[in-house]
Parts: sequence; structure tokens; C-alpha cells
Amino acid sequence: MKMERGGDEFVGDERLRDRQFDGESSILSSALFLDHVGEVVLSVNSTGLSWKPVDCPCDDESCWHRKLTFTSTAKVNFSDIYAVELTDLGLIHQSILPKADCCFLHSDSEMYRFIVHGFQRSKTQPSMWMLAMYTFGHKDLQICELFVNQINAYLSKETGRPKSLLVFVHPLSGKRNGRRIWEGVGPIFSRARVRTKVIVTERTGHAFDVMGSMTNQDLNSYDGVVAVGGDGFFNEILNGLLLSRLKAPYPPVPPDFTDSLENELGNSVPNLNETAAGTSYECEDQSPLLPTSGHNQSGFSNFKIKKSDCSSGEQDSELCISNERFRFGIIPAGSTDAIVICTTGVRDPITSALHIVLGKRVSLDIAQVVKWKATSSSKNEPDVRYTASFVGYGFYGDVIVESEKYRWMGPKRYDFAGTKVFLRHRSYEAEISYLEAKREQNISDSEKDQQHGRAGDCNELENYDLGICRANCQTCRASSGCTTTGSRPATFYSNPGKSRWLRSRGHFLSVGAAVISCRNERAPDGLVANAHLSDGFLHLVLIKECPHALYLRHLIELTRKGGKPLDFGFIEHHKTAAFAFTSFGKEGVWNLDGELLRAHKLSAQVLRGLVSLFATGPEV
Ligand SMILES: Nc1ncnc2c1ncn2[C@@H]1O[C@H](COP(=O)(O)OP(=O)(O)OP(=O)(O)O)[C@@H](O)[C@H]1O
Repeated sequence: MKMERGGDEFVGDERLRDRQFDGESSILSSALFLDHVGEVVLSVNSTGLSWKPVDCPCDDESCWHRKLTFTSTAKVNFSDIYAVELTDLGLIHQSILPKADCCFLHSDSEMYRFIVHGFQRSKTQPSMWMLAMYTFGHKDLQICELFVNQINAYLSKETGRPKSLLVFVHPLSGKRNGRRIWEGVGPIFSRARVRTKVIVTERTGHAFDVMGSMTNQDLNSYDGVVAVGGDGFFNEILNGLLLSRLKAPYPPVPPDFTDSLENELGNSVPNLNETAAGTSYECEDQSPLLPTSGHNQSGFSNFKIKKSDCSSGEQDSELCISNERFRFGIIPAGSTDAIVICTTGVRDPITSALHIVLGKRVSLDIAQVVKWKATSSSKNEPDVRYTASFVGYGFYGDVIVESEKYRWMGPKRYDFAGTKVFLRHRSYEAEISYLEAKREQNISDSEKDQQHGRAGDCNELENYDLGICRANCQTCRASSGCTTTGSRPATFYSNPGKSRWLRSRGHFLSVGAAVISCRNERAPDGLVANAHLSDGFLHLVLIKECPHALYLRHLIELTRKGGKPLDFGFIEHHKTAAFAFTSFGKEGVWNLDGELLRAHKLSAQVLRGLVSLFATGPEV
């Protein structure tokens, strides 16, 4: 049989040849059969695999093999390979190319096989990663084993890939198919030999309780935690980890905000403006993610920094918790999945699973939100939460209240509730104070100029990429003081004294603070198209009372790709590191990732690059 020729041809010293591809000498090279293609010479070098068709022996100018197959070498880098596995004796299929008598392409044959597992980017949507499998066969089992061992040896040198993960699966998330989604991607983890401890949640708060009760030593045995669910579920896990461990200073607030709390609480309210300034920091080693922390006499929380881990000069404001190893992962199964869309570019469980097993890494800002008083008449009791995506008051809270009545509708309940709340058109009186971003930080003016085709005064801003956040985003790198290794010390806003407090008071249909752009399938560019994953800013979006029709136009703009939902006179958009909120009169509710929070007085700040995610940022 012709196909056997390739298997028999390379014997003894000839069997494994040293060849050159792309100028780099290969370590291992041999003729094998590639499933559905034909006979190829496969080579391994330090960067990856490459293969080329064996030369066709015929002189026939019309030979399909010569014409169609391969003038070029196919290549897969190790960074794009997540597993290789030896399989049983089995069929290698004939070429899918037209038959040609002169070449060895026209019959299936049984041989030993191994499969290289990698991925390919979708041609139409580069952020979408699709599984790719290359099955090679050879008559000699030893040849297959040699390749598998060599490829495995290189894969083990790939840095940053997780070996052990804690996985929470929310079975009722989104369309109630969290479990099925996990079963769909589970084999990717087992092929990549990532150990997974899987917990299928049984109730709200289950994942929070598990995360909160685990010791740091337990957490240290994992390289990260994966949520199979929606944004709310991820934030529950995030809070389970942070609330019991991170004692961050409360957000800075304007003096009158503190005064009004102090009047009611006496000395028990810390002077928030002094919290961070002048404190010293150190890190605790056992924590997988977080620094040790402690309260000073006035009740503030002090971060501690391990100086050797931090590269930026401004150590007094740095919190060194950006652990390179420990990361979060999200496999989308929810109703919105905005965090996944903003961090991978698509809402696709396979893409997310690949980002995780390949050990991708991106830093994420986290907002710390403190509810001080539930209602104007209730007691002051600071209650801290963390969010990776969005907090909203007014319209956003009312939609959640309304949608809870229609849970049985599944994700469609948000549309139904949204319409009802929109028709109601309720506004709430409130005062919002926010820290002015410094000129060189506040690039929104310049962003607006760009949008409108004006040059803008960009002198101070030339290092910033003013576009949208994407993989290897220059804005996030520049503003985080990223080191050459890509590590980013997490920081909190430490010096409010240097910035002015600005304020806005009025009747608002909604008050929202976005940590990220919040892109989703309904709002393809998100609420704030140019928000970044880790630039250290919140985007405050204040929508003032306005005619119904104008509000509808804002909502329609939100659903349009390339729309300008914030370009309306009744909308204020401020980039800020922190804000404080007080309601007057009729009180609305806050929506924190789908969870309701009653807060008459609330403050929030961004913690820059606090956590890392298994993701690259969108490839757009
Ligand atoms: N087994 C469970 N049964 C009921 N509720 C659960 C369970 N596990 C988790 N939850 C709760 O469900 C909430 C919502 O989950 P999740 O975010 O996955 O779904 P979603 O609201 O459909 O999606 P999205 O947040 O993307 O809109 C979580 O905050 C969590 O507290």
C-alpha cells in the first residue's frame, strides 16, 4: 500500500532528521501522516511545531498534490497548544483533497496516533477562539511517543498555566444551563491536565460562604477560582474572597459627607481623608492574593506592602496584591456576562476555557462600595461590597426590583421589567460628589475631541491610547506603572487632598458607576465604550430628569454599535477615582451586580488592578 511508504522510509538514523523551518533548527523531525491531509514532515523546535508536505515524487504539472497542497509550512506555537495526547491504534483518514494517483492521499490506514490540541482564531471575529486538533499517525509507536514526550517537555516550560483550580458552577444561571456549559468545557481542562475541584452551588450565597470560610492555605493550593455563571455569580465569589480578607481604607469622601456621618455617630466615624496618607505598608506571605491588613487607631484599614514585589517608586500608595499566580476565571453562563465580554471580547465558554488553561492574564480594577446608611432615618452601619462591573441607582435598581417578580421568565425578564420601569419614568433627588481627575488623568475631553474629529490638547496625553480597551492595552499599562514583566501593583486612591471635590445635585433618572465598559449583547459598545479594565477610574454616568422621548433616544443609542449614548445634554459623564452619594426625599435602590442595596448614603472608590483574571482583553 502506497501510504506505508512514508512509514517505512525513515528507518534507523534516517528516522528522525534534523531540518530547518523558518531558519530555526528543529529538535525532532520525521515523516508522519496528518489526518485528512496526507504525508507530512513534522518538526519540533523550541517555539512550536511545524509541518510541510513530503515532496511529491511525480513530475506531472497537473498533479493536485503539487498544485493545491502546500507550498507553505504550517506552524503552531507552543503558546497556542494546551495539550498533546497519545491515542490508540486507529485510522488516519485519506486526504480531503481530490484524489491523485501519483500521491499517497487516497486511502485510510490504521496506525499509532497522537493529537495536538490547540486553537484557531475565528477569521471573522478574532476574539473568538475555536478548538483545533491535529492528529498525526505513524506505524511506529515509538516515533509517536517521542513526539508526545518532546511536546510535553516544552509545554511544561510554558509559564503561568494553572495546574489546579477551584470551580464553582451555578446550575441555574442564565438559561439554567450552567452545569451543561461546564460539562461542555470540562474536557479542555482534563486534556490540559488541570486538576479541578468542582462545587455545584445549591443556593444563593453558597459560593460566598465557601470562599469566605476557606483558609489562605487552602486557597494557596489552587492557582485560581473559576466561576461558571453570570456577573452576579462572579461578584459573589469575588466578595467571598475579599470581604473576609481585604481591609481596605474606606473610600475618600468630601468633608461635609464625613461631618454629617460624624454628627450622628460621634467619634466612631474615621476621618476618611486621612486614611491612606502617610501610612506604611507591608505584605503577608501566606495569602495567595491579598496583603495582610490592620486597622489603625482611628479605625482605618492599612494595606501592607511587600516592597520587594513592587516596582513602582510610589510605594506609599501601593498595595501589592497583584499576585502573578492566583487568578479568577469566568466561563459565561449568565444572562448578561458583561465581564466576560469585556475581558475576552466574546461570550463564548470555549474561548474562556482556553484563556484559562493557556494561563492568560489581565489586571482588573475593582470598585469598593460602602453603604453608610440604608435610609435617612436608619443607623449608620458601614457595609462594604466589591464589584468588578457596575453599580447603579434609580432606573437600574428599579429594573432589578421589578424583574425579581418575573424570575420565571428567565433572561427575558430584564426586557419586560425594563419596559415597565421606563414607562414609569421615575426620578430621584440626590447629590453626588466626585473627585476631579487630574488633567493628565482625565482623558475624556480628549476622547471627546477625537470622537468629534478635533485635534484636542493632547500634549500631556500623548502616552495614552485613547481608544477602547483591548489586549495589551497601552492605557492600562501606562496608568498602572506596569513593569517589564507585566506585573502591576494594585493601588487605591491615596491622596484625595490633592484633588478637588466636584458635585452635582438634582433629580436623576439614574446614577451609575461603571468599572468597565459593560459591553453586552444588548449594548454592543457598553454604557461607556472607552472604559478600561485597569486604568484606575470609575465612569460616573448621571442621567438627569429629561423628557421621556429623550431618555428613549439614550436607550436606543445604547443598543447601537457605534452609538453615542452619553452625548446628550441631560447626561453627565465623569471619570473619577471616587464618589460619594446622598439621596433626598423619595429613596430609590442600588443595583450591585443584580443584588439590591438600599443606601441613602454611599461612597465608592476604585482599587486599581486589584485582581487578575485568566483573560487577555478583547482582540479587537
Ligand atoms: N444554586 C443556586 N440557586 C439559586 N441561586 C443561586 C445559586 N447559585 C448562585 N445563585 C445566585 O444567583 C445569582 C445570579 O447568578 P448569575 O449571575 O450566574 O445569573 P444571572 O443573573 O442570570 O446572570 P448575569 O449576572 O450575567 O445577568 C448569584 O448572585 C448567586 O447569588
